Parts: sequence; C-alpha cells; structure tokens
Amino acid sequence: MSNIVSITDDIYWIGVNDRSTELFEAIWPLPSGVSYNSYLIEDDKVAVIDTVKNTHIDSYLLNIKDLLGEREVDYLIINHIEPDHSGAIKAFKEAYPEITIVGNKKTIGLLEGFYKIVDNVKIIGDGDHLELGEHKLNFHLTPMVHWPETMMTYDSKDKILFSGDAFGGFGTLDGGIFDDEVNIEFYEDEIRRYFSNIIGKYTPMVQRAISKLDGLDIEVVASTHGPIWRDNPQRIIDDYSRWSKQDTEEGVVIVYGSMYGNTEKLVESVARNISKEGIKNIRVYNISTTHVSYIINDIWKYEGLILASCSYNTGIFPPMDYLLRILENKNLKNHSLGIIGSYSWSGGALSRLEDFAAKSGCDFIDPAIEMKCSPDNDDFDDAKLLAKNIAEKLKE
Ligand SMILES: Cc1cc2nc3c(=O)[nH]c(=O)nc-3n(C[C@H](O)[C@H](O)[C@H](O)COP(=O)(O)O)c2cc1C
Repeated sequence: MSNIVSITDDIYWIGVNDRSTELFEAIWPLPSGVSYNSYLIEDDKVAVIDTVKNTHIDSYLLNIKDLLGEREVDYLIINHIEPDHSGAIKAFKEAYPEITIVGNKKTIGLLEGFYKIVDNVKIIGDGDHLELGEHKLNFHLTPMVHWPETMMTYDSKDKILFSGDAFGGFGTLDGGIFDDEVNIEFYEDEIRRYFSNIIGKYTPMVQRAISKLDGLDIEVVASTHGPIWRDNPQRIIDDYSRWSKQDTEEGVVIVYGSMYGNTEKLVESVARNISKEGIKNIRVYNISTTHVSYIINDIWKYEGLILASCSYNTGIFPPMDYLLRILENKNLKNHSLGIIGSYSWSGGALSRLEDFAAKSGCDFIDPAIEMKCSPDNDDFDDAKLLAKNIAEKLKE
C-alpha cells in the first residue's frame, strides 16, 4: 500500500520525505530532514499541485499510479518551480503525456528554461480559476515569496490553500502529517529556521501575500514543506506575518568570532551582565562552530543582537563577515544592536561592524567597544554598560 494520506475524500497528500539530503539548497543543514509536499485532487478532472525533487521520482510516480490506476492526470499546477518541487516534472510528463501544465507567465518561462517544456501549457493570471468538477481552483499570484513565479492555489470547495513554499518549514513528516497529529513544538524552530533563512529576505512580499489572502475563508493551509495546518491554520499565517515584520521576543543573541579566546572572554562578561539585568533568553554562539542558519533563526526570534569579532588580515574575522553579509542581504531591522571589535595592531573588525550598524535598520546600543589584545578593566566596565543599556532597551 502506498504512502498516500487523505486530506478530504478526494484530496490527497502524495508527498515524500527526504532524510538523505544533508544541505538544503546546498547551504542549509537538514538535521531533521525535509518533506516535499505534493497534492492530488481526484474530481471529474484530476489535478496534481506541485511535484517533488528528482531524487524521489520513482516512489512518487508509483504512489500516483497506485492511487489512480489507469486514470490519467489532467492538470499539473505549478505553484512554485524551484527544482525541489519541479524535479519530477519531466518524468511526470513522460508518464502522463497528455497532461496540461498550469502556471503563470513567469512559471512557464522558467519551465522552458529548466526543462525545455513548451507544449500543453496553460498560462493563468492573477484571479483566474480552473474547474475540475466539484472543485474550483482559484489562482493567487504572490510573486517573490521567494521566487518570481510563486503563487498559491485555493480550492473553494474544501477551503484549502495550497500555498507553495509560504507557510512551510524544515522537518520530515514522520507518520503524522497534520498539525493535530504531531507535537507541533518539534517543528517550531525548524519552521522559523526555514522562514528566516529561505524566505526572510522577502518580508515585504510575504506581507503583501498575506494581505492578499485576507478575504479568503481558509480551513486548511497545505504548503510544500512541513505539516499541513487543518486544526489551526491561522497559527502558521500569524507566525509568518510576525516574522515578516521582524517582530521579536525579549532576549539577546550574542555572536562572537574569536581565535584565541580574548574576544570570547569579553563576550562572557557581557552575557553575565545581561543576565544580572534580568534577561532570561540569552544565546551565545561561536560563529566558527555553529552553522549560520541556527544563528539567524535565533536572531529572528530575539530583539537583542550583539556582534563581537576579532580582526583578521586588516579586516573582520571572515566567518563573521559571512554572517554580516547575510544579514545585510536580508535587510535586518527592528533589532537592538551592540558591537564589539578587538584588535592587536591595525584593527579592522570594529570598522566593519560600524559600517554594518550604520546601514542596518537596527537601533544602535552604546557603547561600541574596541578592545586591544585582551580585555582590561575599562573594557569590562564598557561591557557592563553595554549589557545594562541593551537590557533597558529590551524592557522599554
Ligand atoms: C592570521 C591572523 C591575522 C591577524 N590579523 C590581524 C590584523 O589584521 N589586525 C590586528 O589588529 N590583529 C590581527 N591579528 C591578531 C589578533 O588580533 C589576535 O590574534 C587576537 O588574539 C585575536 O583575538 P582573539 O584572541 O579573540 O582570537 C591577526 C591574527 C591572526 C592569527
């Protein structure tokens, strides 16, 4: 019996779990794997919404054959053509040669680019619909969440929103696929890590997409990754809405780059002093040993951010520079930011951090600390002051 789960009497989850890929998009670690969710609607016409990565084609197509027998698939709707969802399209078209592929103008351009497929395509526009029989699918274009062609498909009969990557997260579906079948706490961090690292650059587009959904009566959110939200669909919409505004909780993330422990020593003092000010959520990360995706996840969670780095070859410590570039690319804002640079002769770290602070949309917290070689009493006094100031700001 194949691995198919009914969502309603004629709508099915036909997705797959990936526990083999170590790095999503060849960058982001997948300790809990990821699911590629695909959906099938069996009505007078049969429609599939999004496919799966090319690593899972055989089992995926077998599942569909198991479900449909000799019946053909009439439509393949592409909400999102990133290859983790479109990798099975060529094989799909070979299995169902008469199929019509449905997407918007940008999707169809990318379909030709990636797969050289140009025949039997149907271009839809924002607000268009497709009748399958009892089911009527409405298309809502939501560009740049996080690719230009991204769109959502709404089934008005069962009030299901097939949302593409929006409202998705990391983590395989281990038996339970619905929010009420799993302990959702398990997914919380991995959903925010997905959002902050994959979608986080496109926060205005996420907000635009969410306001576009305003009038829709949504009973189920079915994204392309992670759990299907049928018990509390509003929860994931609210989470995505909050994260896209960079609304944060009380807490401080301290990230440091230190080769020989001197910068780290000052960081320990800052952390201790923030704790003495009554802040309970303090996360200290060594930039050299924790993958940036976990750090970015916590930066998206907490308001306070302190970046501390040594100098290296007249610039900032390279792993810290990598984090800064990512945060610049994501237009980090709405955070309270403190900075610490250390040097032994020329410096370089603090000026890069100052440049970052000036360009970011964060509130700068005094004092910027520049430490020579190892911390002295003045540096420890400054660390205390920075801790006091950031704690006061968080409590405002
Ligand atoms: C490869 C290398 C390059 C460095 N480049 C600089 C530099 O350009 N300017 C500077 O002031 N210090 C430089 N330093 C010295 C560091 O400031 C010093 O090693 C210090 O201990 C680093 O801080 P940490 O103890 O927190 O690792 C460099 C050190 C190393 C190992």
